[in-house]
Amino acid sequence: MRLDLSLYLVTDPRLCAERGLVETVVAAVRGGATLVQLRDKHASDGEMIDQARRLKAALAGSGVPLLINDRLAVAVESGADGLHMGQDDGEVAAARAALGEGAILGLSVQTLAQMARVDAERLDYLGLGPVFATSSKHDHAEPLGFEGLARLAAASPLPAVAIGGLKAEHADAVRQAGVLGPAVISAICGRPDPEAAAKAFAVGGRLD
Ligand SMILES: Cc1ncc(COP(=O)(O)OP(=O)(O)O)c(N)n1
Ligand SMILES: Cc1nc(C(=O)O)sc1CCOP(=O)(O)O
Ligand SMILES: [Mg+2]
Repeated sequence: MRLDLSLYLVTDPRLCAERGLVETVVAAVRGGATLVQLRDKHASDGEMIDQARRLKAALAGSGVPLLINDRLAVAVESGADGLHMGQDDGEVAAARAALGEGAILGLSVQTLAQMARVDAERLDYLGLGPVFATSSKHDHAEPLGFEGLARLAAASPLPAVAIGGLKAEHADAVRQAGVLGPAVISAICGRPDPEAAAKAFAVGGRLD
């Protein structure tokens, strides 16, 4: 499936709870989200496989791929379009071997030292962050700010997104820093109208 990093929605079950996961994601895609990651730190593998299958069905025909956070076995078993891995989420080579060449595989990078070790042959994109401190990830690294983000993006051998504390008004600045788009949890999932919230990112923070 085609990888478009313009606006990457990462889900949070707690923030989606009221509206429901599927409805939140479908609304965000209507608003312009181009890629979706199922991220749930508390669900069992079985629950996550079930969520992933429901999301895949809801996204059918949209052209928007569904990736799984952290869990290779869930990505394989659910028929998702790929996996997002962090620095401590296993071996990139093993994930690529299990998922196959057609899957989308992303990796988080927080430092230039990590960037120097990126396996560009086996990965498709990088997630650079956090740009700002965020309560959506309690164990996040030291915030990069826009300057740190620009330094990482300039060193990246792969297309990248920025993540961490991003709001619609930051969309232009992160793109100017050298990534293809923002990756967002709370500023879309946590909003009463996820469609309008996603639209605001697509137009660089302006709702017009
Ligand atoms: C697009 C994107 N970028 C970075 C991350 C963070 O991944 P990781 O460092 O493994 O942290 P967790 O998300 O697993 O807490 C991401 N999920 N997505
Ligand atoms: C999932 C995640 N990864 C990060 C990283 O720095 O790698 S920051 C983060 C949370 C992003 O959520 P919000 O958009 O609500 O700030
Ligand atoms: Mg992870």
